[in-house]
Amino acid sequence: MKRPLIGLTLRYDPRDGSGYLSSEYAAALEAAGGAPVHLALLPEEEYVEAVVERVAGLLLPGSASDVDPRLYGREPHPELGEVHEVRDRVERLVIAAAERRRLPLLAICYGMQAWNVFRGGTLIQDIAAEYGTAIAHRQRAPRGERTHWVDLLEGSRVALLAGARRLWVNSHHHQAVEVVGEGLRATAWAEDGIIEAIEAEDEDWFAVGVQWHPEVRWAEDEFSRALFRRFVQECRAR
Ligand SMILES: N[C@@H](CCC(=O)NCCCC(=O)O)C(=O)O
Repeated sequence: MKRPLIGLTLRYDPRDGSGYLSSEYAAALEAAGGAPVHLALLPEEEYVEAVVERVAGLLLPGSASDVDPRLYGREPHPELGEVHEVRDRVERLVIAAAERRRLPLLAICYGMQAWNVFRGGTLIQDIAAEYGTAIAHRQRAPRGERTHWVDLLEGSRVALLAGARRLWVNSHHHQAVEVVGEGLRATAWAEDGIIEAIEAEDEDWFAVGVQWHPEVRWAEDEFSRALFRRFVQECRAR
């Protein structure tokens, strides 16, 4: 069966300007039948269009950086983390190109936040400072461990994939979706009310964002495997 090409954006290393990404993302896509290809960190519209024209879907991965709050009309909060302008610019070009084509989209952590901001939504710049909660959304437990529950909206794409109303997930973020962007809906929440997943309201377009990291130890987790399989199926159907 032909493998669909699926584009992934890269994280930015400010020490030398390089792009990098955990191989877990590509491994999860490949195991699900996809052919992952990484986009260079080049915020050039002509380049991004040339690549997005040739792929069947896009995965927007996590980042060690925060989305520039000026992109959603806010001044930087004292607890804001690093902003990597080049990553923000590439992500917005990729999202725009994907949306014009209604390509299947899977947005993870930073990727979900960038997508929400692209759609006119806002972020909580620092959960601990601005929101206050007993849940450690930036978990101290090892990266691969899961540390809190998320409740899933009945009938949502994540709920249908989970075949359940809640999931036990890992958590590596200090920001979160605040106001959901236009044409998107929240589909999962932590017990403290923090939004943990979003999806496009358009029922005919597979576009999903999750705040946790399904690529981490994906082989051990049935929901993660189901999510990547379904995403790849949507890409193959393009
Ligand atoms: N600004 C965001 C970044 C969330 C994110 O993508 N975290 C991934 C870091 C963990 C890793 O992949 O190493 C936030 O902190 O909310």
